[in-house]
Amino acid sequence: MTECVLGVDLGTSSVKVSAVTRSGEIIAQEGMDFPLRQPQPGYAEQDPNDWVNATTVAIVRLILKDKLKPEQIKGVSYSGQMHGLVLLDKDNNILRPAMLWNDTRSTKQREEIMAKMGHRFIEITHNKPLEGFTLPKLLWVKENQPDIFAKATTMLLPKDYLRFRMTGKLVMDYSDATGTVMLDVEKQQWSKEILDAFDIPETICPPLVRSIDNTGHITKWYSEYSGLSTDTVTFGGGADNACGAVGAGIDSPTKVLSSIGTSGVILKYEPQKETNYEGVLQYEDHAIPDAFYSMGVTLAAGFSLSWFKRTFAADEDFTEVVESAAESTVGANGLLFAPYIVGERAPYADADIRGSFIGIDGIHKRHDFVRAVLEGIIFSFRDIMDKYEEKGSQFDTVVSIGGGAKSPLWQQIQANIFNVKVVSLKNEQGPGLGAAMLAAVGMGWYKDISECTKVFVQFKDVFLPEPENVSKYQKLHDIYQKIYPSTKEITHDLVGYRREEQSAKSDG
Ligand SMILES: Nc1ncnc2c1ncn2[C@@H]1O[C@H](COP(=O)(O)OP(=O)(O)O)[C@@H](O)[C@H]1O
Ligand SMILES: O=C(CO)[C@@H](O)[C@H](O)COP(=O)(O)O
Repeated sequence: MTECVLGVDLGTSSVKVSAVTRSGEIIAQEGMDFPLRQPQPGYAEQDPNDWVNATTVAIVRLILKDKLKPEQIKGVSYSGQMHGLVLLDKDNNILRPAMLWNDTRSTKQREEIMAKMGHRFIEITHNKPLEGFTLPKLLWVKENQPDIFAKATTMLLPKDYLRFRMTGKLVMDYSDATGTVMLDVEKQQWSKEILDAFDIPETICPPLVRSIDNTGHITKWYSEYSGLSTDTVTFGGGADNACGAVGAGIDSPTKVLSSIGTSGVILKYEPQKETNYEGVLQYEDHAIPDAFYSMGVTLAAGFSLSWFKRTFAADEDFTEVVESAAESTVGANGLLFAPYIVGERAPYADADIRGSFIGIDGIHKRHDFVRAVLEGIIFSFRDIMDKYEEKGSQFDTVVSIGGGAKSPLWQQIQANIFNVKVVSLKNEQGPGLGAAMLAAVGMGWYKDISECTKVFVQFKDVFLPEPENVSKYQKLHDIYQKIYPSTKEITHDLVGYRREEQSAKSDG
């Protein structure tokens, strides 16, 4: 009987559970989608019970359909969508739907935090208090739903709620805790100064654990519910981008991670906690003990493509729609797309910017629009790369992960826009594999993550920059960069118009 661990990748569109052996082979994989609710402009919510149910369905399928034996599954660890606020009452019941990382309703609270703490906030957290992060969401609840805030005794992040339902333990790992912007990065503890400034009881913050720490056995109840054994041990796990970086072998500052999930991420390994990008880029604790990473986030990367597909090609095969972009040209026959369809985080922290197609011409066909979407997302990544290059970073390899890494065409577009070699992974499950690696190290199967990386992480395809297309994309990126300043005022006005319409409707 081959021993394995489960890597649970709790994303925004779905959960994927991978069973991985000691030698890093994925022997089975199951997953399930769950819905995202956007009841008002800027809102993005999910029901935490959906995460638990979908994960359980995936585990049950691993046991019944893929014939994994419960006693074969030695450990479980988690990769979780970051920043989402889950509030529990004194009996650990959920108090309201989770407010997700792409929920941007808390602009007022973000401004209040900066007005009260100014640069000191960035000194403590190495981040700005952007809408996507957990603290502004918590303050939104405090101001707008005071009854709920008064009842809240525990704040968790998505994967930590899932762990709670599997083990009964209320804990959070450091890599996800930095994403709350309530952690003092240099002291590595909850910041009393921030909590006191906003009258947040310290007791709401759960105990902190490392990503490879044991976080308890599966409870009897969850064992009966899922079929897992109570002998199975869980481990801390990490933020999905930290786990993605582990699963993609991002272990030196010259390799950069490009992740196209619902969000998009350009991520760099940082060996020192003292580095501070002044909040222009995010700075987070890594899932690798005592290491860090920085990143810039495009809020709607895969989400822009999924939106396009859902809206204009609902009944067609996803891969065929994506690959139809090959019928267009570099620069989509003169059509550009800016992926700001739910606002943006990096390099423009602007909750009210919205997306655009620019240059629509009577000659354009649908495949030009698909191509423009693929290219526009990577131009947004290029903007983040520019921020790193301004600071002197030089990259020799981009490792491509996430749902977007299914498309070779999109990876070639990345190589040409970044002008850097792009590699894909043999095991495409970056965050899920990273979570499994944390469990493998936690189990003691490997001395540390570096030893585990040598066995688990293998690259597959290589996409080299094509000089002629690189120079075309440089010209196009110069044009793309004019879109944000040129459309800011117009799209802000349109968001304002929608808000007025919505409030008139709810008043009437
Ligand atoms: N065949 C495909 N080719 C390219 N991109 C795809 C394909 N299928 C799905 N995607 C993209 O992958 C994204 C989901 O990636 P995933 O890493 O699973 O996200 P998450 O972890 O946020 O749930 C979707 O938003 C979609 O745009
Ligand atoms: O907000 C961030 C990172 O700061 C997002 O990257 C979330 O962590 C969601 O990730 P995906 O569902 O797109 O993987």
